[in-house]
Amino acid sequence: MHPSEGLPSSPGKGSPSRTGKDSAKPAARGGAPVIAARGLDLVFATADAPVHALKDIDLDIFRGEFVSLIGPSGCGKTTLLRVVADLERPTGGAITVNGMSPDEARRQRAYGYVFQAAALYPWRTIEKNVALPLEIMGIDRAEQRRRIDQGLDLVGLTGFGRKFPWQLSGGMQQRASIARALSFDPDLLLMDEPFGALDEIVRDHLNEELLKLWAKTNKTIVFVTHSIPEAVFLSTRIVVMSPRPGKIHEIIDCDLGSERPLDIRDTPEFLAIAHRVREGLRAGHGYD
Ligand SMILES: Nc1ncnc2c1ncn2[C@@H]1O[C@H](COP(=O)(O)OP(=O)(O)OP(=O)(O)O)[C@@H](O)[C@H]1O
Repeated sequence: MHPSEGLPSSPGKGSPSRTGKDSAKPAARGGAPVIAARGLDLVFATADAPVHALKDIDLDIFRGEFVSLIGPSGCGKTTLLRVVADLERPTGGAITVNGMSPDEARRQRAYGYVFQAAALYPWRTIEKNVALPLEIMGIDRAEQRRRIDQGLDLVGLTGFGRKFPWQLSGGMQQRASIARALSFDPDLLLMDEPFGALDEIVRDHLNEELLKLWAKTNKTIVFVTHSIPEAVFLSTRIVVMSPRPGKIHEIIDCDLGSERPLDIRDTPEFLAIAHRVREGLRAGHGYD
């Protein structure tokens, strides 16, 4: 497990919960960016030809935003998230996370990371998995207990702490991995296609739950997805990427407010944004 997977920072650090519909609007952006990338480049040296995974990425993400990265396979979404998390080093440009280098941000446990697969340790119970980052941090038992209970409650897994991962459904396992990522209350949550492997009904449900969690905690979330409806449903902004080399094709504001019932997906506003994202993907892909 990446050392900072899971991590919350100090409790009560967040700003007030998002309540009004307008609070997710782009106008709410402000202050120093949580993530600031300038001219970011990453070329992987491989045995045959170098792979230009990221090219000239300029991106600011502000506190409390929910930003999705969408684009065709191989356009560099995961690589960008991994650069933020200090799992990859850029070969050019600059990036800061909470005003620090990704390396410092990792050491300060500035973010939690949720992987595509739940990546829970099968020999540990759910609560022991959630507690793992806290054990690494040397948090005392009583505080661990408090944070485990809080985390399981946040993701709707109260009562399942003593189960082992294999006793839970895929969706529940993924929720447990989110609880682990939240266990030390990071302001920033990096999520790499966390619901990609789940069936549509479970995915819808977890989308709703994630949105509620985001509204309740005012965290900044960066979310990788292949799904246009998922990106539009969840995000305040959608970063459309294009491949070879991976770059930002377009950034689309998703001004739907923070109260988003699932049936918002049938509204003209939602469909108009989804259409723009699809057009952006098509243009960036160079099919036309
Ligand atoms: N460690 C690596 N070494 C060499 N090439 C790599 C490495 N990691 C990623 N790549 C390449 O970099 C490019 C971007 O990969 P990345 O996984 O970031 O794309 P992605 O948009 O997340 O794709 P997907 O949607 O399929 O997950 C791809 O061409 C990939 O093959």
